[in-house]
Amino acid sequence: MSEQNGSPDPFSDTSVQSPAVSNTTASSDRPDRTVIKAEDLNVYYDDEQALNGVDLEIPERKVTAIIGPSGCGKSTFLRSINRMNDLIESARVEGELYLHGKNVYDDDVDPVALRRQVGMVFQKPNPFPKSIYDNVAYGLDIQGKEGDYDEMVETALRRSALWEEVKGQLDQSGLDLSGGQQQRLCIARAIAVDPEVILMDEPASALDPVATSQIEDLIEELAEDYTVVIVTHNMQQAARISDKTAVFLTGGELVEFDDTDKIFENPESQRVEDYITGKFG
Ligand SMILES: Nc1ncnc2c1ncn2[C@@H]1O[C@H](COP(=O)(O)OP(=O)(O)OP(=O)(O)O)[C@@H](O)[C@H]1O
Repeated sequence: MSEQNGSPDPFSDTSVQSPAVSNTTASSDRPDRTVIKAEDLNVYYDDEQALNGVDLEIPERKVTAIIGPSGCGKSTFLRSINRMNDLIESARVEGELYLHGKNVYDDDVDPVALRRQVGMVFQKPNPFPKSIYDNVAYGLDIQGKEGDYDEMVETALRRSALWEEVKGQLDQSGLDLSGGQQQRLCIARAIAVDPEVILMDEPASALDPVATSQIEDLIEELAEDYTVVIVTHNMQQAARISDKTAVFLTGGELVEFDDTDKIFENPESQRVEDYITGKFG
């Protein structure tokens, strides 16, 4: 892992454009400004290599989809961003993963603080066995956040498109909600602590088509305020909701990264075309 002290800001190159746009600009119209940058990122589980020399720049306040066949390292990459791989004993990370030019693997980075800035939503909705209100307020409490909790809880539930459905039952258990509502509650919990990036690992794969469609609409809305990185097995979903798509293939290699339309309509790589058109994977 390289020392960042004294080295040039890796985001100061001319490809990074000014963020001087309003918050209400549609995510697809906004110029790219890099938030996350992986440089020669390698991840191993004991001797097995799960990511192989990944270089990738993820733009601010857009939806970036990570697609590829099973076992190609999608989840491993996602977990590298907020150091969830630290929790896996056999995992070892080499290379750099920058968040706003700061290597998150530097010794002075607190992984708990990092995970507040980079929240995560998992495949299976996992609300706490607490009330709807407490599920959202929990993170605020842990952080010792001051202010009007009722207002902050309402804001998070509104932003996760759940408020209208639950406003009369905030003291009921989060576990009594439907699967899709539980997932939106988990999204509300993640955004309550005001993250900058939201990582989503197949957030709709356990949901029915109606709940999936609601989550997809929500993800597109979230990109107005947050940088969203989503792992999905569902290529149609990636095509529908993402601005950028990264295609990982077997061996943990990032084969192509580009605008989603380009990846799905005219990819550079034959291997990506074969994958997209269902020839393998
Ligand atoms: N906790 C772990 N311990 C050991 N090996 C792991 C662990 N997690 C993942 N791996 C291995 O690393 C490789 C990449 O796994 P990863 O889960 O990142 O892939 P993926 O593309 O997300 O797969 P899927 O689409 O099936 O979820 C696989 O070979 C997997 O077996």
